[in-house]
Amino acid sequence: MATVADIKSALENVKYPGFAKSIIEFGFVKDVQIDGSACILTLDITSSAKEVESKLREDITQTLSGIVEEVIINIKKPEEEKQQSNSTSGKNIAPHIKNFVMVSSGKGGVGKSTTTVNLAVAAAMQGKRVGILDADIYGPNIPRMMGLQGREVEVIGNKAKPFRIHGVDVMSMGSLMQEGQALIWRGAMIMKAIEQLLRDILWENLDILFIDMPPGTGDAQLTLAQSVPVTCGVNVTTPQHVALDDSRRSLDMFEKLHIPIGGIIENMSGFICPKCNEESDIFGMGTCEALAEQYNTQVLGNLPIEPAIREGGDSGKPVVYFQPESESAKRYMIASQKLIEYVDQVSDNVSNEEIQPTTPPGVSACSTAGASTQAKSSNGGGCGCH
Ligand SMILES: Nc1ncnc2c1ncn2[C@@H]1O[C@H](COP(=O)(O)OP(=O)(O)OP(=O)(O)O)[C@@H](O)[C@H]1O
Repeated sequence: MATVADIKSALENVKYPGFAKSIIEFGFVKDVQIDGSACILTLDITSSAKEVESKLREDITQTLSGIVEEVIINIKKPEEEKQQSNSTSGKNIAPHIKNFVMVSSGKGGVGKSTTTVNLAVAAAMQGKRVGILDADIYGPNIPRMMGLQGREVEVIGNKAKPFRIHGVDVMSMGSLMQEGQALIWRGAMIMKAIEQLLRDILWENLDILFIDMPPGTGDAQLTLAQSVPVTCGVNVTTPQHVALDDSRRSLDMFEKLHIPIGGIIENMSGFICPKCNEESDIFGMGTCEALAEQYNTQVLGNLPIEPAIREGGDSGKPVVYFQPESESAKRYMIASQKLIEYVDQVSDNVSNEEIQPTTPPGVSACSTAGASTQAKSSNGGGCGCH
């Protein structure tokens, strides 16, 4: 008569579909019981795909056929990903996430990551199920700002589990790359990385995923917008007039990509003295109002330069969560409320259909491969960029 040890040893030969490791090595076999001539197995797997379940049932039954007369297999698996997003047209590689907010800036260093973190944590504090995706492949700062530095990513099957901290699910390119590792990102690599961050991370059914983009307007923004219907974009800028020119480029990009504009955050708008709490104007304040009007959007908030914001970023303790009584925390909270209201308004009508690539599969939108010489000479480029 077979023992539990015999069954487990036989199951060492059952590979998890698509992998070299067995279901025992993965730790998916949770319970083995012998009841007379029958064996009752309980498995807990990470895939909701029907094909994975049926392949496992087939392989296990075959493997144990010479050892026991009957095999009863109970398989626990995650619920199938439900379509949460309201978009019905275009492409969506993460349909279980209801809304996507793209946080962008025209140039680096204006406080885009700081804004992403505090808006996201504020939204979670208001009862939303929130995630942060740090897609700033050139300078992923979110792990430091959320206190995740040095933490190992947990891999389940072939997917990575987001960290859960300060009420938010977080995954960053920085946690997936080795510290100090520098990559030269080229177009195709960027596209793949962005897609994988959406597809191969075990995101829960979120209300809002905040995405911290690399500064500027480039391949990452286009890929994201083509991969999921972005509910709205948030532009972060400082109030100096020179910064506003960069900001315009970022707002133009939202328009070109048919992304509704959720609003502008005017960051480093004035300085709040930590000693006397008085607010003074340094770079100019309120210059974003005209810009917002021009793009038919709103200023979500004016965030002062406040040492507590920087300290919160450096120590992994976002100001909105750890110093809720501070002036900045209150302004982030209001900005987040305004953003949630906007998201709720536009959520039903978002589509990325109009920005899907028109080039044949395998030909990048800016590659002339596949275009005839004649087309190139008459058109400039074969892909429509002249
Ligand atoms: N309102 C503020 N008051 C004080 N410090 C701030 C404020 N906003 C941002 N900072 C600080 O400025 C620095 C740059 O901010 P952050 O990393 O958020 O900018 P970024 O636009 O995301 O930069 P990058 O382009 O490098 O990703 C950080 O040290 C941050 O703590």
